[in-house]
Amino acid sequence: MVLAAEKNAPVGTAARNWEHDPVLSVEHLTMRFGGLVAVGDLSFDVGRGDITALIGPNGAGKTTVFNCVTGFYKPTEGRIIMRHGPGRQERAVDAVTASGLRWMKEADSGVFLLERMPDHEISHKAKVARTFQNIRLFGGMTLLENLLVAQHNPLVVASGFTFGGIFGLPSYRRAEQAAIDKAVYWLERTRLIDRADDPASDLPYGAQRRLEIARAMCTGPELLCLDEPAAGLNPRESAELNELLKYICDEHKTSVLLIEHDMGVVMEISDHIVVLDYGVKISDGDAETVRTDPNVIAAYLGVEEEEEIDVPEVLQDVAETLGEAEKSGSKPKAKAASRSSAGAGGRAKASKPATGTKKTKRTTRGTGKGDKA
Ligand SMILES: Nc1ncnc2c1ncn2[C@@H]1O[C@H](COP(=O)(O)OP(=O)(O)OP(=O)(O)O)[C@@H](O)[C@H]1O
Repeated sequence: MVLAAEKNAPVGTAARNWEHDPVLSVEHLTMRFGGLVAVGDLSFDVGRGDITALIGPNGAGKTTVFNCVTGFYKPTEGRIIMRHGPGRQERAVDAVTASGLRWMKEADSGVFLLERMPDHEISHKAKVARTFQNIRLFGGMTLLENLLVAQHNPLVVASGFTFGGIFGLPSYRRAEQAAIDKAVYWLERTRLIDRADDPASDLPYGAQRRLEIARAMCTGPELLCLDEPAAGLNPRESAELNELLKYICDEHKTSVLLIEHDMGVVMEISDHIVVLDYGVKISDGDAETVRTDPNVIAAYLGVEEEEEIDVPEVLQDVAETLGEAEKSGSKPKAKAASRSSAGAGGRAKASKPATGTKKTKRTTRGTGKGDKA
């Protein structure tokens, strides 16, 4: 097996695809929701053929970045460049930027400015596919139908936008068979072929996650964005997911950008990790660089922030709350509990070790989150 760090490495150097061959570049991205800066002046690259992980504590801005990349949000500021074909293609990028166009395509290459494009063009033209933190399948449709719906665009074109399909023209029948073949291929790859005719909602959770990935792959993406693909999976399912993602990268040359809290998954499969905290990049590099970065450790443990609370103060709050509750004969309310859970971060899944530190961080982020994609 090819080690992640060796993949595509020029002889004698470590592989850093994101530096010399980025499929995606996020440049000075800012996303504001009213007064809240969810992402502030963020820049990073995603290497072609790499698995890149976007990590950070809860509320760090990861999903907001995904929503900007996939067109669910229009960024307040910044440029998001998607590239087909090798290299940075700087002249093409400058030309599209200056022209006011959304994209420019040549034979095997293309440059797409995603912040200018509506979401359907981002998936169809720029070939960026995504899955969601909350699974979004068509529950009443079979697995096969879910994968055919994902191939709606080529089928509509092949049908001549209606009549070819109605009259069953040979070109449409060929396109339809190709769509079925592709769906069957991905059902096999995701080990779901035996359930092809079952409704998607009948699948167990882990299988639904695989079906989402299969559906995204049916669109033939250059970049696959996965929002917490390992959430809710057991260790065996997580290991299978790792294999599937490596397969997608190695065999299909699809680049993967994933948000993930499961550090086992992230550290094992990622070529490149970008760490956010409070919408700002705090670390960027390979797994070893990030794992040992003091900024990352501090962010995950919730220390060294501008606003801190003393543990004795929290304990006093607890004592007061319990005292009040005893007097009134009621159950203690969550006043102190909520404070202390905020202090524990309320943020990352990475467990906070029981340290003897005197201070603990208070999470002060806005909570006015709207519907989360
Ligand atoms: N549509 C929205 N309207 C207002 N605020 C929002 C919106 N979407 C996100 N936010 C805020 O932006 C910040 C970043 O949220 P985001 O969901 O991007 O973080 P995250 O890193 O993905 O968190 P998690 O790991 O919990 O999914 C949070 O403070 C959140 O409340």
